[in-house]
Amino acid sequence: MTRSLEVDNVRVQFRQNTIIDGLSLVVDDDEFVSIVGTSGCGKTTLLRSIGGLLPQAEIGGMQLHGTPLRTPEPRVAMVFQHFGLFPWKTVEDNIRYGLAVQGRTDRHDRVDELLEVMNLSAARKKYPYQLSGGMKQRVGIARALCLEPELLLLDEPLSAVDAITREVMQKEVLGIIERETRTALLVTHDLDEAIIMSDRIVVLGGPPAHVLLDVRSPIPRPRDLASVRSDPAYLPLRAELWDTLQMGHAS
Ligand SMILES: Nc1ncnc2c1ncn2[C@@H]1O[C@H](COP(=O)(O)OP(=O)(O)OP(=O)(O)O)[C@@H](O)[C@H]1O
Repeated sequence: MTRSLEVDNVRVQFRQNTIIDGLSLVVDDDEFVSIVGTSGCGKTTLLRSIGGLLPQAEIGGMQLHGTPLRTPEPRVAMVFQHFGLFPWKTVEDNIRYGLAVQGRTDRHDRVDELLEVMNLSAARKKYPYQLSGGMKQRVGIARALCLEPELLLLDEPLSAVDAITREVMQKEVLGIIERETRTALLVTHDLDEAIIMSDRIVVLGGPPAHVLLDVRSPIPRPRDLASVRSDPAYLPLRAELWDTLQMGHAS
């Protein structure tokens, strides 16, 4: 396996508060890794620092495919919990936005391809206020994928949608990531989501954020809720994650 992301001894401090203190993590190419942990332990801060969004923080070594990662770069795309769509732009213009910023006007076919893949073609001229939560999320993910990033960072991207849409979206996101062979890092509060989506699950305790457990999923791809729940490895894995979370909460 080739190493994709290498986080080496990262430290993030806000004034006197140390949120991450010497955290290291390696993610391989095409690996989907979920990060779970109790509220406030520093998950989003970790994702933001990988995405280069914390210039004020003191950050240790971070590399993507062997090249240092310091500022926001097109190699890394982030999908936020609250979509981050521009309300004054149509669906297609929101997806095209990153390309326009980078002056990559040659890749308009990519927008059409993603509209198709994300089942958004009929909504391409609509504005965000005309879309459901699930559709907005698909636009957010399409916008991130449009840049063909080497690493996709997902910060609770499905937390704002209902349970049924969530299940459908989990499948969609996984399918897209598999097709596009992306390396992805997902922050989620939902253990089942972590188990369905991930090849590996990292449980953080903190703050300061530190790794309590780093476990490779024994459940092979393709995974969905039904196949995962009927797998004999599901309950022991879930129990291990839950127990570790409890331990992190108590510490
Ligand atoms: N820009 C900032 N300035 C000061 N403190 C911050 C900043 N960003 C995050 N923090 C603090 O860092 C700590 C970790 O926050 P973070 O959002 O990373 O946690 P989290 O694990 O993602 O939480 P949740 O699961 O609730 O989303 C919190 O105490 C938060 O208040």
